[in-house]
Parts: sequence; structure tokens; C-alpha cells
Amino acid sequence: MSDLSVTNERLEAEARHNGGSARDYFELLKPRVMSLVIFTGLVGIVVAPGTIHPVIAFTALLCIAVGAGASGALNMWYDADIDAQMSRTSSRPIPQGRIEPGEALGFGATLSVGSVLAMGVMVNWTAAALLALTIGFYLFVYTMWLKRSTPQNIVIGGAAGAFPPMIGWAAVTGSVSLESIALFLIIFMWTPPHFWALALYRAGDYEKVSVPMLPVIAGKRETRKQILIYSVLLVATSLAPVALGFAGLVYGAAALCAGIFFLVLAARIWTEGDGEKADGRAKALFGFSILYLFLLFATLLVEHAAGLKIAVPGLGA
Ligand code: HEM
Ligand SMILES: CC(C)=CCC/C(C)=C/CC/C(C)=C/COP(=O)(O)OP(=O)(O)O
Repeated sequence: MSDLSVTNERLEAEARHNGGSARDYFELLKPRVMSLVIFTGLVGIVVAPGTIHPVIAFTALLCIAVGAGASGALNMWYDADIDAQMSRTSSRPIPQGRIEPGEALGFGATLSVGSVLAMGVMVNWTAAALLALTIGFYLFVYTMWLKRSTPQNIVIGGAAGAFPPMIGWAAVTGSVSLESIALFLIIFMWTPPHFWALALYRAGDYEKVSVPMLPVIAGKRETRKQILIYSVLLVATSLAPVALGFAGLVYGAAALCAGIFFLVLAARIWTEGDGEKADGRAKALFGFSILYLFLLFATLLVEHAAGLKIAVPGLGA
């Protein structure tokens, strides 16, 4: 062995020993995914009826952000074995040895408990209970139980990602209502097409680590069919805020236009089958799914905050 490689090995071992950098810890929070999660929480806070002091609203949003990040760290702690083997996730801090599993567990657990307690003490205990439920659902129900045991993992487990607007709403009102359940249902219906589009072109990764994602177990044809079914349900559900009267024509028109485009992309996946453009079309739906959810919630926010709500005749207030 050359002097150089001995030195490199020593440096790497030292780096591992010194614990991760601030950047590694930040990566544990899954910041890109969680930024949209946090945005949906913000929309829940803004559109909820009633008033909230801006400092309390900011505290609630911070607790959602920290709790969401913490749940991402706990997910990475538990999934480190499979993350190490999948090309998409192998460069994460734990598989790379930059953060020890125990450090990630301690980090995630501390932030989880801290965010729930801070929400309870400084905002209200309904929002805190929902935040605890969300973190627990993502860690125990999705990550530890369903992810490795059933192809319905993300349908049921995906509920975790749908709670944040409900948490935001509860931070203002102290309760759960039909309107906040409608926001929950939109994300709940959105999660299967969002994730299965990605799973279609990442099926090999999941097969390699024996995670029973739908394309691996039921095949790509069935996955394409399920994407189409959930896309139709999603577009119908996206109109619930209008039907319940807490969104108006601007939101309704945006939801319909974006929804039609979503359906076109889902249909194109279906018609392409296993053709040569299959991966490209799945990637297009995955990418648009993120823009779609952002647009839907952003329109709700702007319509509400800018007083643009024009009620649809015969529906709601
Ligand atoms: C169980 C539910 C969900 C599953 C299984 C899932 C899965 C995934 C996966 C595997 C990725 C690729 C991440 C990567 O490239 O490392 C991803 C990306 C993403 N997801 Fe989800 N997701 C879920 C729910 C959500 C929710 C609820 C949101 C937001 C409301 C969300 C927002 C995003 C965003 C913004 C990205 C893009 C991140 C980037 O560009 O790196 N996801 N999702
Ligand atoms: C407020 C709060 C606690 C919010 C949490 C929201 C939440 C549960 C979002 C789910 C996001 C996500 C990346 C799921 C994928 O996990 P995965 O393990 O299948 O993805 P991976 O393979 O990229 O790790």
C-alpha cells in the first residue's frame, strides 16, 4: 500500500470520527422535499379562519419545519442499510460514514421531541398532537412497518405527508375541520402519482433492496393504471375547497387547468406503455407533480391573502 493511500485512509477515518459537518446534518433533514411540506403547512396557517399573532404563526411554522426535518433524519437513520445500496440515496451522510447512525438517531429524536413540546407550549396542544402523530406515522407506520412490507406502503404511509396543512390550520383554530381534512385529502390523493411516477423509472433500485414498491410487485402496467386512477381522484379532490366554499373561482380555474395537464401527463404514461419514451414520460409527471402541488397551494394562498376570492354561485360563503 502506498504512503498516499495510507494517508487518505487515515484522513477518512478521522473525518468519520469527528462527526458530520453542519452541512451533513442539514442534509439529514431532507431539505428539498421538506420545503414543499413546510409550504403546505404555511398555507394551512394562512387560509384557516380566525386570527393568530404573527410571532405565534412563525413559531408554528418553525415547529412544522423542525418536526418535518427531524422525521427525515429518523427515516434516514432507519433506512441507512437500503439507502447505502440504492444509487439515488447512496451518497447520503450515513451510508457515506460522515454521520454515525446513533448521531442521526439522537439528532432526529431531540428535534422531534423539541418541536412537539415547543408547539404545545407556545402554540396549542391540538397542533402539537397532530405534529407528533405525523412524525410517528412517518417513522413507525411508513418507514418501519409498511415501506418494506406492502406495495400499498405509500398509499397508507403517504398520509404522513398530508398532515402538515392540517397542523397549520390547527395552530390557528385549535381544531380539525372539514376544510382542513379537504387539504389533507388533496395531498393524500397526490402522493401515489407523485411517488409511483418516480418508482416507474427507479424500479431497479427498489428491486435490488427488496422494497416492495408497486412496479416491483404488481408490474409497471398495473402501476400506470393506478397512477391514472389516483390522478382522476386527485383532480376531483382538488376542487373540494371550492365546493366547501373556502376557495373561489381563481383557485377553481387554476386547479382545473393544472389538473387537466396532470391528467394528460398521466394518460401519456399509460399510452406509452413500455415504449422507448416510458422513462421520459414518467420523469415528466414526477417533475410536474411537484410544481402542481406548489401551484395549487400557492393559488389558495394568494387568492386568500390578496382578497381575490370570487365565490362560485351556489357554493359556500
Ligand atoms: C410517502 C410519501 C412520499 C414518498 C414515498 C415520496 C417519495 C419521494 C422520493 C423518493 C423523491 C426523490 C427524492 C430524491 O431524489 O432524493 C421525492 C422527491 C420530492 N418529493 Fe416526495 N414523497 C412523498 C411525499 C411527499 C410530500 C408529502 C411532499 C410535499 C408536500 C413531497 C415533495 C417532494 C419534493 C419537493 C421532491 C423533490 C425533491 C428534490 O428535488 O430533490 N413528497 N419524493
Ligand atoms: C410535519 C412533518 C413531520 C412532516 C413530514 C412529512 C412527510 C412524512 C413527508 C414524506 C416525505 C418523503 C420524502 C417520503 C419518502 O420517504 P422514503 O423513505 O420512501 O424516501 P427516500 O427513499 O428518499 O428516503
